[in-house]
Amino acid sequence: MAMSTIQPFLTSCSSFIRKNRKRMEQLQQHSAATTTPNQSHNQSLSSKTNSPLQLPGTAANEKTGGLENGFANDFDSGTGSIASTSNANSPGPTERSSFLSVSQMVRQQSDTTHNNRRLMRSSAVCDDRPATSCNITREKVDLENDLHMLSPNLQRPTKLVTVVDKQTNEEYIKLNQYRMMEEIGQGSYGIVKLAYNEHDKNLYALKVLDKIKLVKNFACFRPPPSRKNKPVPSVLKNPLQLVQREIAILKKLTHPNIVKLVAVLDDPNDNYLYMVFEYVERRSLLELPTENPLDEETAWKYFRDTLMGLEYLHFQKIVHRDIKPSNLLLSETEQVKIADFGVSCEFEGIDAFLTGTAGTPAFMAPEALTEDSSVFYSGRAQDIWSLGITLYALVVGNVPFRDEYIIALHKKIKNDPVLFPEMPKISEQLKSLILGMLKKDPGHRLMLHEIKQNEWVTKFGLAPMPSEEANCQLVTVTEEEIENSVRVIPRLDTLILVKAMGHRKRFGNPFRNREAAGGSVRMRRKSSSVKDPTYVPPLSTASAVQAQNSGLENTEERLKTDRPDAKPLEVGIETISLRGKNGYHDKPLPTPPPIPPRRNQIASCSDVPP
Ligand SMILES: Nc1ncnc2c1ncn2[C@@H]1O[C@H](COP(=O)(O)OP(=O)(O)OP(=O)(O)O)[C@@H](O)[C@H]1O
Repeated sequence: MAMSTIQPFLTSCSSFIRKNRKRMEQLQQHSAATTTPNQSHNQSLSSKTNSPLQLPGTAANEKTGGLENGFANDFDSGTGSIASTSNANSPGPTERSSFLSVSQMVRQQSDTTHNNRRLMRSSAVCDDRPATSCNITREKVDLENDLHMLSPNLQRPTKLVTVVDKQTNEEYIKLNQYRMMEEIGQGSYGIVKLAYNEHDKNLYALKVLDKIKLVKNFACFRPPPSRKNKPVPSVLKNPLQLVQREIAILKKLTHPNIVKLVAVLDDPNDNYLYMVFEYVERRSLLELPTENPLDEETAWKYFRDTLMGLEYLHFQKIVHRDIKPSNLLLSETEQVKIADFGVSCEFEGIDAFLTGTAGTPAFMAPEALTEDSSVFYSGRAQDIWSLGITLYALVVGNVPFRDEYIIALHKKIKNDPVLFPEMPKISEQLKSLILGMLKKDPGHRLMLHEIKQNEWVTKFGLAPMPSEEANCQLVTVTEEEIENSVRVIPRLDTLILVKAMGHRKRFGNPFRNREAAGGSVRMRRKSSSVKDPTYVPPLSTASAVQAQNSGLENTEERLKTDRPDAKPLEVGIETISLRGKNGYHDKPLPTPPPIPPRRNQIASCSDVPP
């Protein structure tokens, strides 16, 4: 596709987004949005008849990654095997707590025998004093600001679209409103393309998955049939099912530090499935290994973002299982977004009880390195371990345990201590934090809320992390709410006019200069007009005179000649008309009732005047 066509799109899109973010924040200050993150999402399904559709040049790659463990030192690409499960046991009244309180699970998995110590520690960490209300308020404001950084498109529930209309021309392929652009990445199951959404004029990352190849690959590599009485674990799903699980998980998530799944285009008559993600401009945080790791200050910022995203995930009862730098994407505003939920699991109760291995070998926790399906380990603790390896890798430029052979790597992860190189120099506080997250025994490993209070993370209390409440009780806005709150605003002069009317508490045009206009323009209140299709924004005096002279009688004609682009304004307002042959009535206008604020009132970006 010609870059000359795309370039203007890219430029205009990014400047548009930048401009409107600020405006959105201002608009949203007037809106109160209060729904809970766990609410069920609306699904918009279209029901047209489908037509078969092939997508040349977008075939998913044929890698089977994710089905087998891969090379031991392939620490930054591809995921491990997926013979694993999350269990939905042990709900309890003190659910907020930790994986430590799951003493039964920890006991099974622990390679030490200090159970008593663990239990004591467990109760100690339960004494987690709540943040002061003042703190919470400030954190909430910060976080809401963060959330408002998201375009409303990213706050909507994921759209499921079952009809994909493909159009091809010389320059591009279009899937519904998405114009496919260049390839931006390749994963185990498919390619990722940049896509331009003609409706909202934003860029998205479109993951293209070949459904047939996914199933075929699975057929080639699936394990041999069960022998004797040993059943094949029912949790071993084919990649298509895994993608479906990923979609189900992603649909629930709306957080500034989690990459948003905006839509899924899944036409039953189409070989391809398309996942439309928020486009994260700067891609991965860091490619490993690298000679240029991050300085501590940058790592600090990125780590805190990741921590917020992970806390939100765990709060939503999801374990990621593949936290690593290449799954942390960096936005243009330097915000980290957790991506790739291919091996994630949902759980019920306080933690995910996992068996088997999943994720990337070099980032796997020691307790996860067993194929024994009778041994469960904590999903949350595994995520903390991976986060610890990630933090180490960010500041050192490589992972702490490396080996060409997977068995040897496993051995190192289980037995070797974490060592820091001489260079780059790492502060003692950071080393201590990393070591706390990389405790071999999950029972002794730092927990998420402890990490949030760590001195390196909080800069000795100077930069406290937001509370779980502030981070996780985020506002989500339903499709319906956004649709209902969209105002079509034709122009800035209209806004000014309406505002001025509000100030004067009169519907008369405050800018009308009777003398100059020769008294020719009058406002006429239209009873109970909410959506007046004939409304035309006021003309300047000169244009009004001109219009009058041209003999135009009604707004419709004016609309055609003066403002062909004018659209209805969704405000109760009188129409403006010109004096006709019979003149006008100069009645006093009643005071307009105040317009009550609407909950979650947010205009879509594209409707905000530039
Ligand atoms: N939302 C996004 N915005 C920008 N780039 C993205 C986005 N999602 C993915 N990419 C790019 O596409 C690449 C492939 O992503 P994908 O999630 O398919 O696979 P992966 O995570 O790299 O691999 P695997 O699925 O094997 O773990 C990423 O490495 C990233 O560079």
